[in-house]
Amino acid sequence: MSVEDNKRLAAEAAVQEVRDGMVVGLGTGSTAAFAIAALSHRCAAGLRIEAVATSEASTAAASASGIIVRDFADFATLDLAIDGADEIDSRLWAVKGAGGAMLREKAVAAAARRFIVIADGSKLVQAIGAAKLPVEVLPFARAFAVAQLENLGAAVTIRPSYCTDNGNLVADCRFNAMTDPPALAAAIAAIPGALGHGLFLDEVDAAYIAADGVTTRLGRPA
Ligand SMILES: O=C[C@H](O)[C@H](O)[C@H](O)COP(=O)(O)O
Repeated sequence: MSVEDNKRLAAEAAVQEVRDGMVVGLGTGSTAAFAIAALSHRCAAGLRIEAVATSEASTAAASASGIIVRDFADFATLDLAIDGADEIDSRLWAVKGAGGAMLREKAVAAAARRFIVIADGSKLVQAIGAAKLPVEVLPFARAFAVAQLENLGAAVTIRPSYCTDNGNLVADCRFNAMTDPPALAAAIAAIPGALGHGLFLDEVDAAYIAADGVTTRLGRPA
């Protein structure tokens, strides 16, 4: 089984949780794309849902595949959201944002009554922290925000020639050791000009992880 097969299996398992009448948050990235495809097949077979998407790319993919996509700005809550991750551990702490969508993704995850991460087995780690941690930065405050992130111990690279869907920069942060993710999340959130980051510590309710063709669910059942 290839990595892509495992991404697809994890996505298909998560999409089984979607029920008629739900409003569903759609993630961003290659694994979320499999969820959009699986959802599209279910919609073609008669499932009636509405979706909101976490990026312009996912909006376009979902709309093109026949899923009704609404504006998240009109929804205070969602029934379910499904998204990929760059790292996830058994505490259901995740790092997201390699695709730069973490700000919208976190708003959608937080609004969802149930947020599911889908991933191939390579994303399951003993403890999060090895992956780069993306931070969305207001261009106006670029140098200040970078300096503040460096003060927190990060080696920071502004993602070259990149602009988020919100018109902002991404500062990719590498930490030698991420010893206290909740403290780090709070410290980054307190930086003026840092608009969002890829640490998801409170949002994930469950994860479907597929490795060698076998899908395992971590976290609480639907
Ligand atoms: O900004 C991107 C998102 O957080 C993605 O969900 C994450 O990077 C995982 O992407 P992929 O499924 O392509 O590995």
